[in-house]
Amino acid sequence: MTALRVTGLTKSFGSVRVLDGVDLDVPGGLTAVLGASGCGKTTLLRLVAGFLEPDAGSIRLGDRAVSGSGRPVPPRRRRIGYVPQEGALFPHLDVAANVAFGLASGRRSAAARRRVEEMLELVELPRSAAARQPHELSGGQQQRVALARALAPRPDVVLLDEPFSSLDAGLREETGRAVARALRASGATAVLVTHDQGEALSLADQVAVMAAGRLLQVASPSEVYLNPAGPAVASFVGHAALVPAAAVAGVAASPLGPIQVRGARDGRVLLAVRPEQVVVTAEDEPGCLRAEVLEVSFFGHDATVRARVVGTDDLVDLTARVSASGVPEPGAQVGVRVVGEVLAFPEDAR
Ligand SMILES: Nc1ncnc2c1ncn2[C@@H]1O[C@H](COP(=O)(O)OP(=O)(O)OP(=O)(O)O)[C@@H](O)[C@H]1O
Repeated sequence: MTALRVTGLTKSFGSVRVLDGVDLDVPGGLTAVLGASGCGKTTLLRLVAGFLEPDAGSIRLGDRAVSGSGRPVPPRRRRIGYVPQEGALFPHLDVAANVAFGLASGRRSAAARRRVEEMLELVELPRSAAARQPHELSGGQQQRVALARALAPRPDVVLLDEPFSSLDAGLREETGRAVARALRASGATAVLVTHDQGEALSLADQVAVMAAGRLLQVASPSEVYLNPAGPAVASFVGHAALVPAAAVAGVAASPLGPIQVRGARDGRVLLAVRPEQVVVTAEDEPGCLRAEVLEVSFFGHDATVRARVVGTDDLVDLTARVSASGVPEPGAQVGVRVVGEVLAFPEDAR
């Protein structure tokens, strides 16, 4: 049975439609809702939690309709755990009391103490953390405690709203992996809202890509990356330069020259060129297009180079992923070449 099913969910604030007919099936496991700031992700979570009521559409949790047919089920009876962005812990309670907060058995019972121990182990915190105050923990540890508290009453579904956004890069990755392990071990179904594509692709079983209140694609991380539903998904997830072209029998005539394409019928298309398909070479290498380096982002393990192709009527900027050694300087003249088959979408696709 589907753990969470959202159908035709629509919500406006005043005259602004924030969610516009969202359909989402969460079979179990971890689903990431990935989208830019303001696209409606938090509103979707708040509707599922029951903090807001939809204007139209319905929400089912397992075999129960909780919104959209008859009287809505109040949040406390939805069997949902909620992990907000930060500052979620009660500052005046120690970790044990925070984790035990939602337990029916009362915070001080032997059953509650056992459950707190189990939960701390699940989120990979030492038993000694139980007696600490929240301010004595790092940001990552605090988010693990927030998850332990959400999981303690054995919810069917856990909702996590950008739970790692306040953490720095290293801690963010480590905490994300620990949280995903704990969620899997608990068996709870989870919906994680994030604007971070790396987080969504690396942690989730299913990724729902959202833009302007709609879901553009719901699929596995590899499917979303390798077979994006349209140019918007291709350029948002993993980045892609969109280049207009005309395709005939698997080859597109484009400002970059003839390009092998996949996925397009003959006609006007948009090519989605991934950074790993762009090779940067010396300016005078035969068969290359000449380009000027606009911007370089150095990441240590590798770098990305944004370069503008020169000598074409259309303005074409390509981004290349290059190894960390021998990164060109901004302003340098280089050669660029597109390798492999490039994704192509009909020109009017979204
Ligand atoms: N209670 C509210 N009243 C009016 N407008 C709201 C309310 N809640 C959200 N909005 C608006 O709805 C839009 C979507 O907000 P939402 O918080 O769902 O987006 P989001 O994708 O979670 O963004 P972020 O990642 O920045 O939190 C925004 O334009 C926001 O200003």
